[in-house]
Amino acid sequence: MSNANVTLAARTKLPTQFAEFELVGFTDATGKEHVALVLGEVDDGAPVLARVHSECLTGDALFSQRCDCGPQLEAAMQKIANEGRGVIVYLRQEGRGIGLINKLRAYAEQDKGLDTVEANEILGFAADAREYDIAAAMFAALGVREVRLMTNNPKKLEALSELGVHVVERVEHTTEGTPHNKHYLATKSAKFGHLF
Ligand SMILES: Nc1nc2c(ncn2[C@@H]2O[C@H](COP(=O)(O)OP(=O)(O)OP(=O)(O)O)[C@@H](O)[C@H]2O)c(=O)[nH]1
Ligand SMILES: [Zn+2]
Repeated sequence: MSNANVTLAARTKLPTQFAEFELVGFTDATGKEHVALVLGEVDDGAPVLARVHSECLTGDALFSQRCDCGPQLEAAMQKIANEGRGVIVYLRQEGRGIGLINKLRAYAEQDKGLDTVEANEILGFAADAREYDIAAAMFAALGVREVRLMTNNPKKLEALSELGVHVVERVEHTTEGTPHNKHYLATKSAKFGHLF
């Protein structure tokens, strides 16, 4: 079960091209700030279409084509808008948990020919240093009990289930590749077991 502590610190509107979400701000025990985008009634017990998205400044905000994060975030917002109900938990664990500058260092290693996993490892990091206890605590704070999770990552499904998030369905969440992220996506599938 999840034992992370989060504080629901602020709620406001987030009008977007997809829908007008409610943006809910959280702080965790270390002082890190996270947000959830919420649409519709999500605390009524019925399974909620959900995405657990880890921060990627380069992909989410700077239009990077090295990864699929930006298009995945957009697609999640669109799918939730289409249903009129859902939650995106946006976790501030940049670079699969190693931080922005270390991710840029890992990109520099990839520029020399390493893949995304080898690059992390040569810098002394785990291939994926993410934790999902904050996500589980945010779902609980929002009253979300069962989710239909938009992901291709089996480890994410497993981690959330172990933390007590009841995943009743995996919703496939692929995006169109670019010439720049082909190798990255192939590595995800080969080394992390992503279900494309
Ligand atoms: N260290 C490192 N992190 C990366 C790299 N490319 C993307 N990321 C980070 O990976 C995370 C992407 O996570 P998610 O969007 O949850 O994707 P995922 O775990 O592959 O799973 P799904 O998208 O749910 O299928 C973000 O934190 C990115 O910053 C990379 O080459 N190296
Ligand atoms: Zn990314």
